Parts: sequence; C-alpha cells; structure tokens
Amino acid sequence: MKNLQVVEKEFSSLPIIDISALVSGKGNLYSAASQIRQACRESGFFYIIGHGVDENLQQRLEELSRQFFAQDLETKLKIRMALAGIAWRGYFPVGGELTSGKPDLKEGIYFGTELPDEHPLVQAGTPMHGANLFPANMPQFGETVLEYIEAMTKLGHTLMTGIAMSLGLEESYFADRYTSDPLVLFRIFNYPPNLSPSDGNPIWGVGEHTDYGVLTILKQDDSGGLQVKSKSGWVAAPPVPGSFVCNIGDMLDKMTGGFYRSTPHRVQNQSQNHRLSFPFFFDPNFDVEVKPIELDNYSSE
Ligand SMILES: O=C(O)CCC(=O)C(=O)O
Ligand SMILES: [Fe+2]
Repeated sequence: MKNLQVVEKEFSSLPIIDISALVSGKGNLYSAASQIRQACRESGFFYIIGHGVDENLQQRLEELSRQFFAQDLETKLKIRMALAGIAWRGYFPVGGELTSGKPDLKEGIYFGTELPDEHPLVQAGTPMHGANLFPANMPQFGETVLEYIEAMTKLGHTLMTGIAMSLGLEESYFADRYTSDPLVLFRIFNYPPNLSPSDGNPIWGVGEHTDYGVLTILKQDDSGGLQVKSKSGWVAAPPVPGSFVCNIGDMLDKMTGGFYRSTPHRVQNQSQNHRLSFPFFFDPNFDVEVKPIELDNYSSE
C-alpha cells in the first residue's frame, strides 16, 4: 500500500475494454493495448469483457461461496487461517482483517496455488507457499476454486501481454522477466449488509488502499459498492454483466515510475444483501527482483 498523498488524476468513469483479440491472438490486438494504456494512465482501473472465462464456472463459484459463508461461524473456523501458518490460507471472520489499522466489515477466505507438503519450496518454509485449506464438508468448493485459479492465471498471463504491448514492449516482456511462475493470491470476500452506524461515520467493507502487486482481476456480484478515487471525488465501479474489473498495483506503478497508476479504492456495501467479491492478485514470481522498466516513450500519451 503506497503513500496516499500522491497527486490524483481526474476521471469520471472507468472504460470497458474488449480483450477478445488478446485472448484469441487474432484481430486488433493494438486497439485493446492502446485502450489499456489510456486506462492505466488515467485511473489505473478498467473493465474487461471478451475474456473467455467460463460463465458456468463463475456461477458455480459464486453459489458455493454463498453456501460456505451461510454456515455457522464454528464450521467456518474449521479452516481458519491460523491452521495454515505462513502459507497464508484459510478463513478469517468479520473484523479479522484491518485496513490502515481499522477493522474491515467483511469475512473472507484466502487461497493460492496448491502445493503439496513435499514441494521443495514448502519444505523450505517459503512464505505464502503450501496447501490450501478447503472445507471438508463441501468437496466441490475446493475443486471449483482450483479450476477458477487456473482460468484466472491464464487470463493474468494474457493481460500481461496486453500490458506489455501497451507500453510498447515485446509481448513476452513480463513473462520472460517476472511472471513465468506468478505468485497468485485469490480471495473470496463476503461483505455483510452495511448497518449504518448512529455516529454517522461510515464503516468500510475495505478501507481506502492501493493493491501491492502488479495486476488485480476482480469478479464482483451484483451488489455494487466498489469506489475508485479520482481527483474530484469517488467514482463508482458498479457491476457490469460478464466483466471483470482490472486494476494496476503498486509494483507496476513503481516499475513504470508512476506512468501507470496504482489508484486508491475502497468498498462499502450499501445494498441490503451480502456482497460477494473475488479479487485475484497476479504478482511476479516470488523470488524475482522487480526493476524499473526503461522506456523511451514515457512522455507520450
Ligand atoms: O471487494 C472488492 O470489490 C475489492 C477488494 C479489494 O480492493 C482488495 O481486496 O484489494
Ligand atoms: Fe484492492
């Protein structure tokens, strides 16, 4: 999370970019790349459509997630984060996660690439590497999460080719240097309906923050509540059917010397329902050192 005092840019909405050419490798790849460039310069946020991620898989994931969170706390705590140690996986209850020191109004589960105990990195005690904690009473949940992680990892690689092209770099720039074995973090959050406090201070589902990594790809349900910080105020990022919301994290902001923006955002569930969201964080290989990207076209739009 970067220093939030950076100069914000003005924007009033987030663009919707059709990335089907990047996914298929056919058609006008440069049009998608130039739209990505503009979005990353302006707000660091954009919707994608034409991504090809199976709708049925997404529905199954959402349904199973609702079933998981609807269980009593004791059952959910059977996969609590403390049981996974440094692998950093499992369930945390409402109030169990803080943003800038304040508890968020959400519960959630952390997942990552599934690695068996015998894997050398797990044996070596590498942080964030290990087996997932899946609920034993819902066998389909684990399978579906792994299928989704696979689909999103593929999408992450595709988007990184688009981002490379958008910077005028060769398509494989990130794959060659940084993301051949990406660190992926997948979270599922459940934001309870927001019971407005009597003192008038809003309770945030997630307080204002920027994302740490390179790229975040977010699936959200139809509740709404995500807001992105523009110079003159907060811009809503409401659900758009069939889309994901993508945003740039601090690492890519740093790598481009701030040319691409890691923009503060926050969540408040103002609906009467439980809001589910599914952020997928696509980050560089765990042991790689991230360096500035030398570009000669930083100044041109
Ligand atoms: O739930 C959301 O819509 C966004 C969550 C988020 O910003 C994050 O996990 O970094
Ligand atoms: Fe975020």
